[in-house]
Amino acid sequence: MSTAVILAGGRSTRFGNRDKAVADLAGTPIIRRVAESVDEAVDAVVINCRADQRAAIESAMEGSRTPIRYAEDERPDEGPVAGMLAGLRAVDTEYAFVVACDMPFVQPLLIEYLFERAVGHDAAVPRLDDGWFQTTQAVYRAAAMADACQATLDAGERKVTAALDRIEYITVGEAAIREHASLRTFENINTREELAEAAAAFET
Ligand SMILES: Nc1nc2c(ncn2[C@@H]2O[C@H](COP(=O)(O)OP(=O)(O)OP(=O)(O)O)[C@@H](O)[C@H]2O)c(=O)[nH]1
Ligand SMILES: [Mg+2]
Repeated sequence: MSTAVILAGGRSTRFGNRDKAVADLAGTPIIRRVAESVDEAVDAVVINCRADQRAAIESAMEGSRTPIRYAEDERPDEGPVAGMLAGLRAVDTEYAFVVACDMPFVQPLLIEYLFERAVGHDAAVPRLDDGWFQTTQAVYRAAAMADACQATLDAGERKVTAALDRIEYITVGEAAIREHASLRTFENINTREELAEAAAAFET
């Protein structure tokens, strides 16, 4: 059994202060696209958000076949590490796939592969040839990563990589990723322009 945690507690400042999680992407709210994609690979879906986002996200998910549990931030605006902490604490399976709400190209076959690779470790984290860790599209042992996130926040740190330093993880390289997904899986939407480009991809 496995879970997906969708992180949606950010302020979308580059998006013009409207919540990108619920923005329309070719007829469907972005977060709903993400939830319906990850649902193909997991047994349960948790959405992390602020309390004030909850009603709008629930309405974006209305009528979806994907059952959702919500994990609200204890305190808002503490960064993605705090979002992971809240989301992972709500997980009741050993492992969870964590994904940002603004990654509508996320691909279920890659998720399944990351779950396989994570077995026996605290996490399996994609790392592309550019050296970048894709921490918001990775599989974590939920309890271990939640503890690491708490320790990171307690130390006054905010980077997800600071939490990674506190667990035993493996990286999954670009070649292995390409066998299961196109690199577009990691594309995230920060601006209105990026939303328009993504919409063109979904409409064709
Ligand atoms: N819970 C929580 N999640 C966050 C926070 N900041 C960012 N995130 C989430 O982390 C992921 C990556 O963040 P960004 O791409 O920077 O999104 P964002 O912060 O909403 O957008 P910008 O304001 O433009 O940086 C997204 O899924 C966000 O929802 C936060 O303070 N709290
Ligand atoms: Mg941000």
